[in-house]
Amino acid sequence: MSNTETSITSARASVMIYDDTNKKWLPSGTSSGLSRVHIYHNIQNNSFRVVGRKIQDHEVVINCAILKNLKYNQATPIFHQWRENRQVYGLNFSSKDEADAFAHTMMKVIDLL
Ligand SMILES: CCOC(=O)[C@@H]1C[C@@H](CC)[C@@H]2C=C[C@H]3CCN(C(=O)[C@@H]4CC[C@H]5C=C[C@]6(CCCN6C(=O)[C@H](Cc6ccccc6Cl)NC(C)=O)C(=O)N54)[C@@H]3C(=O)N12
Repeated sequence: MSNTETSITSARASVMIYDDTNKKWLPSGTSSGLSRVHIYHNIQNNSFRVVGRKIQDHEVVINCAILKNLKYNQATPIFHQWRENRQVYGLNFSSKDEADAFAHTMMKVIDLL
C-alpha cells in the first residue's frame, strides 16, 4: 500500500471467490481464514479499492478497484458480494456490526464515484 492511500474503513471477514465451474465458494488465497479487509482511498487520483490481508500471514487475498457501476449485494446480514469482470467476490464478515459499517462506507464510495 503506497503512502498516498488511507484506510477509510476496515472489517474482519473471510474473503471468498466464486468458482463458477463447480458452483461453489472458495477461500480467496492459499487457505481459509479471517482477513482484515480495508477500503483504501488513494488521495492522489481520488480512487478507491478493497484490499484484504489474512490476519495470520498477511497474504493479500483481495485487491480490487471500486468502480462507479459496482453493484454491492448484501445477500445476508453478514455475507456481501459483488462482481468484478468475471470474478465474484464474497465477504463473510465476523459480525453484523462490521458488515453494516463496511457496507455503509462502500455504498457512500459508490455514490460519490
Ligand atoms: C448459508 C449456506 O451458504 C453457503 O453454503 C455458501 C457459502 C457461504 C460463504 C462461506 C455463502 C454465504 C451466503 C449465501 C447467500 C446466498 N449465497 C449464494 O451463493 C447464492 C445462492 C445461489 C447462488 C447463485 C449465484 C451467486 C454466486 C455467484 C453470484 N451469485 C449471485 O446470485 C449474484 C449475486 C449478486 C447480485 C447483485 C449484484 C452482484 C452479485 Cl454478485 N447474482 C448475479 C445476478 O450475479 C450467489 O450468490 N448465489 C451464499 C452461499 O450459498 N454461501
